[in-house]
Amino acid sequence: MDAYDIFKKLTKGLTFKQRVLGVKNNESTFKALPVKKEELEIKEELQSENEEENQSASGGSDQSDLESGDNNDGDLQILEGVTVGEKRKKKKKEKTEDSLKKQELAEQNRYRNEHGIKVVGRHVPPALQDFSELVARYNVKQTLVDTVARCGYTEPTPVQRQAVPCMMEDRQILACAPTGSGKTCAFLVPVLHSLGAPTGGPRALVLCPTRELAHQIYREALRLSEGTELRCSVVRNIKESKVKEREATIRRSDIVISTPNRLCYLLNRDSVNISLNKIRWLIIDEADKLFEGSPDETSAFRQQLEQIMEASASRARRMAMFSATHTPAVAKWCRHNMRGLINVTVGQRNAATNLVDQELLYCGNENGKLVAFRQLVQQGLKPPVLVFVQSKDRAKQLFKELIYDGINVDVIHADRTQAQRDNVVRSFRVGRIWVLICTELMGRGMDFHGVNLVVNYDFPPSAIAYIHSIASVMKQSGCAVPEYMLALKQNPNKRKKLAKKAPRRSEISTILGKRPDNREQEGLGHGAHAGPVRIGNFTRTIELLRRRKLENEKDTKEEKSKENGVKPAKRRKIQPGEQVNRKKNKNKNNNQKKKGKSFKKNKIKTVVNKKAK
Ligand SMILES: Nc1ncnc2c1ncn2[C@@H]1O[C@H](COP(=O)(O)OP(=O)(O)OP(=O)(O)O)[C@@H](O)[C@H]1O
Repeated sequence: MDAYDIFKKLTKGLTFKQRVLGVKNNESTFKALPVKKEELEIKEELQSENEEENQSASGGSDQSDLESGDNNDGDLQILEGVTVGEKRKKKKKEKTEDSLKKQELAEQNRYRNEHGIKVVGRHVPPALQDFSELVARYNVKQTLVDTVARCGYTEPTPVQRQAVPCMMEDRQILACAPTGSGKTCAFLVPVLHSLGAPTGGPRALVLCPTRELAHQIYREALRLSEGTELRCSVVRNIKESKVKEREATIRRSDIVISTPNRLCYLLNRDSVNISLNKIRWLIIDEADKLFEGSPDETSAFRQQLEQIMEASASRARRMAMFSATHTPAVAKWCRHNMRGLINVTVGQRNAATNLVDQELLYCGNENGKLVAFRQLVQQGLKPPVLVFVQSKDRAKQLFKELIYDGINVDVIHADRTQAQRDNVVRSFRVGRIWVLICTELMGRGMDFHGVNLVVNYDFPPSAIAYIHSIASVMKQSGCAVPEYMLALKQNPNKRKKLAKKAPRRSEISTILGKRPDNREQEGLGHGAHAGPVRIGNFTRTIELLRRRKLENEKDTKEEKSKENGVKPAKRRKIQPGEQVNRKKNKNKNNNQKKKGKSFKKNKIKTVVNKKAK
């Protein structure tokens, strides 16, 4: 094939205005019409296709002739400065790179699917296959990788596989992964790597909703930072006398873990001087919990976060949010405040884990729940058992009910002191307490090993927790859910209301007078009977236990008095006809007077009593 043939092939489809010159030095010279860029691209595409056909037909010899184009004489000039040969080579190279990229991407997606990872964002780094890969890929120190292995983490969990490389590449992320999926290590490893050696002053800040969780993260940070010089600290209680001590601790730490409340309390003190302007990583753990509540700017956490962000504002600062559920409020905040965001989701969004057997128990109403729980106890509970309730008041009520059931039960809620809470958590961990009642907030993110049963006594007040979605979510995770539960319909307005605010529930009590009313049905709606329930044996058992307890207390009092040689005070018998002048009666009479009831009526009652005696 000579140059003219090649020229003919390459210019196939081109329109030439005129033949400018006839023959010059035995060569035809043509001037092509100005070609639009798009047309040129289409033509080049066609040309390269032709070339490929040619190559396969001729074994590639012609192609190689053309491509060995160091010699510019062989290249055909169509537009000024652009030669077909060069352009084609570039295009071919790009094409090969593109197809390689596509292949890599497909491979990555397959790998992510295998691990239940979904990503949304631009230029998402490939997922991690192994912790040891970090050394070659990100220059992570071998000591850090060894420490991770010493913690028993032989291979990364799905959230670690994707969140770690993202953070290693300084990308801001919102990672949603089921509870217990190793999110703490997912952010601590990149943070420890990026901080390197201590430079003085905090450079990473971890915010979480509860003190207990802060301590748990702190313990994990201590474990993973072993072998590094980095100092981690948790902001402990901030009594007036401790403020200066806390300030000093923060100032000499590299990684600070705190609840937003405590940190803002310190930041707002005039006497305290804490600088956050060196912060490289601001991590928010259990973000869904922290953002819960009012979606406007007035929510306490949003204001605190704003203050912390202002105090730590710098070009180098990156943020990472970790959460067990995906909530629109968090997603929206991240979209608006985190540039180049990557969303990492592990498993089905807001799905129940399929590693745990789950059961939905229809209890009818509030008292039915207590009955059902006691039935569970009677059948034999295998401790440790965690029970979640909606509020601290309900936690106290349930505790009061269960304490007489002869099981080792305790409770943690915000009204208990830190020492009490720590003590209870410790006792639960070592098995001294079998059943631990806690509010959803208190139990958030707490990592208790070997918990045998988790009872969601009250559904949490979020939309995701609404009965119908719970049923569907559980079904998705492979649990048996009765069809009638899936078929339950709900008024959309009621559903919206429930999503915003927790339902009002009746008191947890076996006292028969305290019965639930219609309003307090928990969205179970149709068919849930609102009337009184038969508590029967349980009430009697509890009453007996109560009486027995009182009698025991009385006996011990008497025994103690005997031991001390003090006679127990005897109640004086009221003589028939004697005027009873108890303060209680006086108040009662006054109340009755106020209510317009006659005093006489009460007198008659006394007479009746006298007669009876
Ligand atoms: N790669 C790993 N291999 C084995 N165990 C791991 C790994 N990463 C973390 N763990 C362990 O898994 C447990 C749960 O981890 P972690 O508390 O970080 O989960 P989480 O996702 O933060 O849970 P939550 O949402 O409840 O806070 C911990 O005991 C931790 O030591």
